[in-house]
Order: sequence, then structure tokens, then C-alpha cells
Amino acid sequence: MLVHVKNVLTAEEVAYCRDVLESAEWGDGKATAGQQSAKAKHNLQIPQKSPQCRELGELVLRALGRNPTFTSAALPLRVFPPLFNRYDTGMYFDAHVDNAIRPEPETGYRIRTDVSSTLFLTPPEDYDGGELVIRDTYGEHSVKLPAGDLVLYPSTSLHSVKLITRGSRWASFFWTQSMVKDDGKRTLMYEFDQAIIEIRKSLPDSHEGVLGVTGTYHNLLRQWAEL
Ligand SMILES: O=C(O)CCC(=O)C(=O)O
Ligand SMILES: [Fe+2]
Repeated sequence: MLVHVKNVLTAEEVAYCRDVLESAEWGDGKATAGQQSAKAKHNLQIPQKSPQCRELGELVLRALGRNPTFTSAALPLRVFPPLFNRYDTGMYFDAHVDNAIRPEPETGYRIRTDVSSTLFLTPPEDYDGGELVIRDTYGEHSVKLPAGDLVLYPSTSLHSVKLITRGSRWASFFWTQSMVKDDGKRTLMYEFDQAIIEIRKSLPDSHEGVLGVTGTYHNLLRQWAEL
């Protein structure tokens, strides 16, 4: 399932991230790539252990924590400390699947990557190309979002970032270990949750139907969640 999460960051937060990134040291994106993806990857990143990466990573994590749509779609158990990348004109990232297991830079604690996310930090009119293309059984989905918006997709998907032909594309990207690792089950939980939100707009929370579907949502999550 591919989900567009709007307004994860406010305009002020996006501007702040960009200010901090302006003064950061950018290195080769291959630093955090696996063997296959290193050959496909042609972009820049700020080092994982840099103070800018830590500070902005925490800002992104706080924003995710207050976002009910991200929580509903990703059902996060652990979120990998967010990274920051940039593609200048001539840069791209060919098709790859993200590594299944990633050690956290500070603790070495390993997380399983169930959900991949890109949080856009540049408005689409600032660059040409740079679409994130995600392949699933329905075909290819080309994604280019306003600054502050995020797309999440199953980490099992082949994906790529198209060549930038004008300007520069900046983003934060990170992985989530979900309480529900199977994308099919996670999709069902998301659709179920969204349907409950709709029902609760027209029925009181004390309504037997609302009690029933809410209870079943939690009981299904209890069956499927792995902590
Ligand atoms: O820049 C992006 O949107 C995606 C980056 C990516 O796929 C990766 O670093 O594995
Ligand atoms: Fe990737």
C-alpha cells in the first residue's frame, strides 16, 4: 500500500530543515547503501552521526508522533533515525529494494525495514525529474509531493528516483519496523481504521456499532501485532 501523508511538517519546519541542511556537510549517498543499491545510487547525504542529522531527525520523529495518518498506515514499532538526502541536476537512484535489516547508527540495534518513507523538503516547482517511482503489482506509481508531505510504501517494493534535469531535490528518508510486518494485513488495518474514523463523524462514540467496530479493530491488532 502506498499512502500520501499530507502536512507532516509545517512550512516553518520545512524552512528550518532547509536552513540547517544548507550549512551541513554533504557526502556520497553510497555510505548507507547495500551492495546492489550502491551501484544504483547517485546522490548526496549528510552523515548519519552529524549533529544536523540528529537534530533534524528528532524534529521529523516528533512530527511523525503527532501524525495520526502515519501511525494508522505504518503501525510503527520502531522508526530508524531519519536520514537526509539531496539530488542535484544529473543525479538519480536506479531501481533497488531497500536492505531488509538495518543497524541503528548509535546503538547497533537492528531494525527490520517494513515500511519505507520519503518526506519531501523541496517544492516540486524547484526541480524537474526526481520522481520517486514505486513498482507494485498494479504497475508503476510516480510520486512527487509538496514540501512537508510524505509518501510511505512497503519496503518490499522495487523503487527508483528519476534523473534530475533541473534544480535540486531535498528530502528526508527513513524506514519503519511495523507492528504488522505483512503489507496486506497492514493495509487492511489502515482501511479499517479510516472507515471507523468516517463512521465516527456521524455516530456517537457510545453507539453499539461504533463500539463493535472499534473493539474489533483492536482485537484484530492484538492478533496480528508483534512487539
Ligand atoms: O530519495 C528518495 O526518495 C528515496 C531514497 C531511497 O530509495 C533510498 O535511500 O533507499
Ligand atoms: Fe530505497
